[in-house]
Amino acid sequence: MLNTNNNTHIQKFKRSVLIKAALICFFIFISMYSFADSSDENTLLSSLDFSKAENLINDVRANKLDYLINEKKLTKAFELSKEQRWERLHLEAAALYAELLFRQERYKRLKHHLAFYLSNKQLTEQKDVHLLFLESQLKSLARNEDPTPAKNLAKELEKLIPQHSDNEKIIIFRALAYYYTDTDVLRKTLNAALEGLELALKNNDFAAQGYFYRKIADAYHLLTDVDKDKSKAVYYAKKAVKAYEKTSDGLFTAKAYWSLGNVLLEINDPNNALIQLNKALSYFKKVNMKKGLAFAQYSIADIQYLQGNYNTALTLVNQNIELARSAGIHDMHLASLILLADIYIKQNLLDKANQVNDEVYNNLDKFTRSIYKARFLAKRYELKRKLNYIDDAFEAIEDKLVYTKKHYEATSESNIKALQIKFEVKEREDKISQLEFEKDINKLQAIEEHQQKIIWRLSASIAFILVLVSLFLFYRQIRQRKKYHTIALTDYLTNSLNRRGVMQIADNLLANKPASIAIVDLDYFKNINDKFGHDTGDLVLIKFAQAAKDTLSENDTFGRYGGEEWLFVLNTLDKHKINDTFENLALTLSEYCREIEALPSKINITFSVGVAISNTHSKSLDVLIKHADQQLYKAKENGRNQIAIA
Ligand SMILES: Nc1nc2c(ncn2[C@@H]2O[C@H](COP(=O)(O)OP(=O)(O)OP(=O)(O)O)[C@@H](O)[C@H]2O)c(=O)[nH]1
Repeated sequence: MLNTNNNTHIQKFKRSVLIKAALICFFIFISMYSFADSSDENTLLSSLDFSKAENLINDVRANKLDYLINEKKLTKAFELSKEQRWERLHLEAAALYAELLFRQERYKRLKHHLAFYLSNKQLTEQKDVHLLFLESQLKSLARNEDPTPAKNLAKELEKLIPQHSDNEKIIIFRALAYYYTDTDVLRKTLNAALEGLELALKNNDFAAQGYFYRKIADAYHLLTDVDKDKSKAVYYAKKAVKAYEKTSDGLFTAKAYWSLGNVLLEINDPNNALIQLNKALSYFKKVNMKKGLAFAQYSIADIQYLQGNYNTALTLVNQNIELARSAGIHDMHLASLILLADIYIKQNLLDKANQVNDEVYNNLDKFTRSIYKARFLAKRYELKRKLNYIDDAFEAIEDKLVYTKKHYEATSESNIKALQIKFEVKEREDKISQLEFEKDINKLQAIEEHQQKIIWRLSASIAFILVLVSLFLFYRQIRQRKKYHTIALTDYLTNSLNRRGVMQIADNLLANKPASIAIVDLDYFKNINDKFGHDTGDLVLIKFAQAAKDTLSENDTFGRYGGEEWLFVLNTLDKHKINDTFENLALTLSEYCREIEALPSKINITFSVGVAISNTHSKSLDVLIKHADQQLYKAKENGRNQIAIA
């Protein structure tokens, strides 16, 4: 027994040592990891110079970078610009830092920050930055118990509107839309948001468009219970999501999805609502926004409740109660408690529901909006009636009437005025649709112009290619024509001019100046063919052409007139020169023919020549040829191997 006990103790000890070792390893790993992470961040931050800081600030301001995700970098830029006394940049960084503090809900810090910078005299020189500070100031003052300072600042900002540029006006309308939503003056929210939206659309400012679309959606969502207005809320909430998706503002994109999810929930489209709320949830997680998580999770729990999944809804809502309580989000804490009570009612746990309901009732003052109080009191009335607590039920219904009245007072000063404002709102909405329509038209026009440009460029390229191809074909045709022309005028065997070629040149020459025409005929050529074969005869003809090419001067020309007959056009009228030319040719021919192996060396190839000189007879080629032919006949008659000149 004792032994068994000892063993158990040893085992327990071993296990605890193992667990401790594992824990130590885990902590070492975690601290190494976070150290590596922060050292990375530090190197990055320490390398921030003026232009990097400026770029960072511009990007955050243009919503190309998220405030919360880039919290450390933005803080560093704010501190560094102060240290380095980059005054203009520092004021801008300080304005963005104020927004960061607001998003982080560090309200106390924000209050001091604003008090310090709003007293800076240089701030008024940077109008837009000054307005950013005033926007933060209004949001900060709206949280005060005393409503007067915020009210005064809102009035002041309203007065400032006309003297500012469009971009600056957007900041003012953004601030006013926030303030009026926060103070439940929803019609004014609608007005400010519509005015702001008009400018944001003009300026292609997507973040501002998203902001105003969402404010309009929220206003329609809360303003009335009319279904038509709810469908408008859906319409604007969808637009808000689309606009924010074009920015990198994670927090506001999350909020836009959350708004859309909620309004879909209200028009009884829980499936789509769930899709949007899950998107909101993932964005809230991305920027690590607890409050947002609580809001999104609440709505998801609400959907589970509506779909009858009470156990899932119960788990989610209990988690949310804790989350909202620890983050100090009163509205959400109370809303989650109300949902918890609703679930208990469905599960027939009426006592539990009653308990939770009383807890909410005791904290009624923590609700920010009268409409929330009124809606809760309606539920309380129902529950108390069910439980037969008549006094509580009547008290609840009386209170509900008070808060409903308050809500309507806050949202509509008088019915007539409300109608009038609705008309104004409608008019402005039409203007915005017109603006959006014009934008679409412009976009289409731009696309069409772009397409037209492409078509033009394409046509020009095709035309250019066609011109190139045509030029190439034209050039090729000319070359081919030249080639065919040359072929047509060339003797295929000897590669000298043929009859037509040489006659053409002779004609042209004689048209300009006098010349001598000679007909040359190889002697006893038939014998060569007969004795040594046709191929040898061909070779003799080739050698003759070569000899003629090498002997004649540049100005003389010759061609094969037919068979073994040649026509010579000599650019001289001098008989001696003509004689010399043919004597030289005879010598060269003998020499070249010696190269023909099939021809015995004793065989001497000779020719006879008949010449007609143009100035003594006629200028006509035909006549000259006729005379030359006659002279050739004479030369042959006289024994061959000689020249006869007319
Ligand atoms: N090998 C060869 N023979 C050719 C060609 N054209 C014509 N002949 C020959 O040339 C010979 C010409 O013979 P003839 O007109 O009798 O004249 P010849 O034999 O030269 O005698 P004479 O002119 O009287 O000196 C013929 O046998 C033709 O066949 C050719 O392209 N190649």
